[in-house]
Amino acid sequence: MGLIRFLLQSSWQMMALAMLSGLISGLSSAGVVAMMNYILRQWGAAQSAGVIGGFVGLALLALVAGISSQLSLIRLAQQAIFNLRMQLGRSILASELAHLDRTGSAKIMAALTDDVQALATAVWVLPFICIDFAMVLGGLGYILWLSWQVLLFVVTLILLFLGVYKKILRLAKAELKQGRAQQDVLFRHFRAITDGIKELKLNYPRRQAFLNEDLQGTSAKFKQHQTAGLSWFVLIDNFGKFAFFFSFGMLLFVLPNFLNIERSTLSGYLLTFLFVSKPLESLIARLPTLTQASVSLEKMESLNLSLSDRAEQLQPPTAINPRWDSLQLQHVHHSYPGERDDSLFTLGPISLDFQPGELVFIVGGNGSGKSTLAKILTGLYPPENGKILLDGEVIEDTTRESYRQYFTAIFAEFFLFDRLLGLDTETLESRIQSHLKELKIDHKVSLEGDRFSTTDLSTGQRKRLALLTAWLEDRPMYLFDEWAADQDPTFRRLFYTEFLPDLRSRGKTVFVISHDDHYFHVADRVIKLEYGQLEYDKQN
Ligand SMILES: Nc1ncnc2c1ncn2[C@@H]1O[C@H](COP(=O)(O)OP(=O)(O)OP(=O)(O)O)[C@@H](O)[C@H]1O
Repeated sequence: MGLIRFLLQSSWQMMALAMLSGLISGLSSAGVVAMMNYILRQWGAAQSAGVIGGFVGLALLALVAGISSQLSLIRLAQQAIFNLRMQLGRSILASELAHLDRTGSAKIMAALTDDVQALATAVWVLPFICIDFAMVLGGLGYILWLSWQVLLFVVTLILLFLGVYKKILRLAKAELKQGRAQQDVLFRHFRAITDGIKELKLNYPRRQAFLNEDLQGTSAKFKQHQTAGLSWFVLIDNFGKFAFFFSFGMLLFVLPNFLNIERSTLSGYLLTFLFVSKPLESLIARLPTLTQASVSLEKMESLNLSLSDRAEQLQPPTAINPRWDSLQLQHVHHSYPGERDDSLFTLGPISLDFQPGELVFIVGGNGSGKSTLAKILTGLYPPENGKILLDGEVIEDTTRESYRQYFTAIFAEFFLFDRLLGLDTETLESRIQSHLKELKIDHKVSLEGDRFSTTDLSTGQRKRLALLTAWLEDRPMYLFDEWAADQDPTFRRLFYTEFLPDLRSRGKTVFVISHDDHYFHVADRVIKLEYGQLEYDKQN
């Protein structure tokens, strides 16, 4: 049902068209069987032009309606998957950063890859399921036309078996759900493999422990639940075959005792029953795919719900004011919930005022809260208490997107896009060339259209490329989180003594998180944090 709802959200009109043509196809297929039965019983009728025409017409109608239904469903299903990918992407980007940090990238990656794939597989088989379903309906319709008592008999049998199926299906789904829960953990391990490959290769005991405990443990649990779940489906499949033989037996041996049925009529029922048996069998065979998809859909819906619950109420940004006058943090505060009470970290309350053209260093020991303050300052974490004011205006949920446009930032854990997104590269081309030279990476990287020729660079070089992008963005405020940590001494000196003063001389406000106490003297002002509190705020 969830799958149908999922498709209906995409386009109910297309769904209605697919259902209608599927039904026509199923009914006309059943009509073909009815004609075959009629011809077998009234052999002379086979020569009549009307009967031949009817037979050919119904067969063609089944063909055309079947194709139309399947094509509509394929388009509908692919559109629904497209919508889902876009919606997930949007929900993730719209969700609060702190919430995403808590959710963890493994969970999000599992949804974006495995769950979307499970749904894509299910929506691919959906057209076939619909046709099968329509053929079963058509067959039952024909039985009704032959005799309502026989239909009642057949429907009672089907409901009886469905009751048993539902129970087994519930057991199978519970196992698949537990298997899916392991998938999130598996994704964490896969990240450890790709991101931690050097550490794993270098240290044999660590690698063995990772393989034998983490990866093997989770994979074994996943295997156990999948095997149990799929085994229930084997039972359903074989029970289905038994159900057919049972029903045939009932038709042959029991029904004639209650109803006065001629042999030729009975053969008609059997022919129809045989006709519906194939689509029913393939419906049963597709149950694992559908159940897997329904588990994935539930998982994605709960992720989506949690993402949209914590979605930011952002409005499209308005134009920024490059001549801003004052930026104030008033009693801002942020805390990370710890697993134990004593592991909770709290930043603030902190109050600070900034003016345009200031070069501000934020310093302090590891874990003192510098990066957390940077996320609050740039509007990535809304302060849990306190407020931020720009030119006297409090930054609210609705104005936070506009506020963020004042900043360009290179965080310690930064991501380098291989394309200059959102920039007009044609007008910037000569500036880009001279910056590449200035940053001494022109021999490694060039710009091809709006794309860098490569981003496979050393960490220091990648940071230089990120700096180039920041320069091009030309925002009023810059934030660098330990940018110089990976630079050689020459570039470190250039950064502190030339690049930063140059930005200040262009009226930019620059926040620099740094451990380089050799260069603290270049700052106008040094702010020191310790244990999440402001230790001092000194003018140089
Ligand atoms: N996503 C998170 N979830 C929970 N706790 C976090 C998270 N990020 C940071 N912390 C905790 O918050 C505290 C401050 O971290 P922060 O990264 O702000 O420090 P920092 O001063 O930038 O440190 P460093 O100099 O090592 O980069 C640390 O104790 C850290 O454990």
